Amino acid sequence: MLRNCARLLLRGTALSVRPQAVHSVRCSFPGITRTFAEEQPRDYGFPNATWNSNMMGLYQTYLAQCNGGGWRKIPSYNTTVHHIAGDPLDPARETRLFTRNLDQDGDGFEYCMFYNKAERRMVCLFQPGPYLEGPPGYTHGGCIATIIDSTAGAGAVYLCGSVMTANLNINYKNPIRLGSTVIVDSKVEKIENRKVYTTCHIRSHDDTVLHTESTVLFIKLNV
Ligand SMILES: CCCCC/C=C\C/C=C\C/C=C\C/C=C\CCCC(=O)SCCNC(=O)CCNC(=O)[C@H](O)C(C)(C)COP(=O)(O)OP(=O)(O)OC[C@H]1O[C@@H](n2cnc3c(N)ncnc32)[C@H](O)[C@@H]1OP(=O)(O)O
Repeated sequence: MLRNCARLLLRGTALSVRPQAVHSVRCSFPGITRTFAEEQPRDYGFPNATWNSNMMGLYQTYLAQCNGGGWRKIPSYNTTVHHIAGDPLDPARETRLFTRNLDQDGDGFEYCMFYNKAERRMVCLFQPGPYLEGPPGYTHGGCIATIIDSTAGAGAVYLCGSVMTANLNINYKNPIRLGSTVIVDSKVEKIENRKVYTTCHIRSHDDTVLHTESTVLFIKLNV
């Protein structure tokens, strides 16, 4: 069971890989090697031309706090090729992280994450693109759940190692306009044995609107 979870978890994530990594990268899971298709994988957590001024402003603000301010920028890749011992999946087959699966910048999930270990917080600056539409002009609730899960999940992983999402509860308070910028702010509140309890809020770029409040439970994988 846990071995299967580990396989699921690793498909499409880039947990222990650094931007300068090339070719095969061993990870902490027995029998699993991950290999990048490209020698220099793109870190999607850097600004591109589709980022709006609010997104850029917040990015600069958090980046400035990375110099002695307790924050660090988290790298973000879109794909790895997996070599998993005994796995029937074609080892050469490309997989893509769900949140990085569109080719055109700006169409889907535009985001970058910053981590503060002392505060047990992972913050994601998120600009939903036009292909994430739910209600006309607004972001689909499933996409909102995805970015909450990804942000809180990354926070849990950076603090505790490998985890899987066991429970996700969201109160949707105000819709998120496509093309706007929001701040996804997650925090590990409590750890009890294998259970990692997190909270996550999404607020508008200027902090005036609360879009969602949520709790996410992760279970540590003993692999
Ligand atoms: C989250 C991953 C993040 C990865 C991040 C990677 C890199 C970071 C960098 C950048 C960020 C990039 C990407 C982020 C990517 C993805 C985020 C999305 C993550 C997902 O998309 S992930 C897929 C959806 N997720 C599943 O597909 C899980 C299906 N599920 C299972 O695989 C099992 O169910 C499992 C493993 C959860 C537990 O199974 P198990 O056998 O290991 O453990 P067991 O059942 O014994 O539970 C042990 C103790 O937890 C308690 N417990 C369990 N479940 C509970 C619940 N729901 N409510 C309350 N308590 C619960 C029990 O009551 C017991 O408690 P006690 O010990 O006190 O008795």
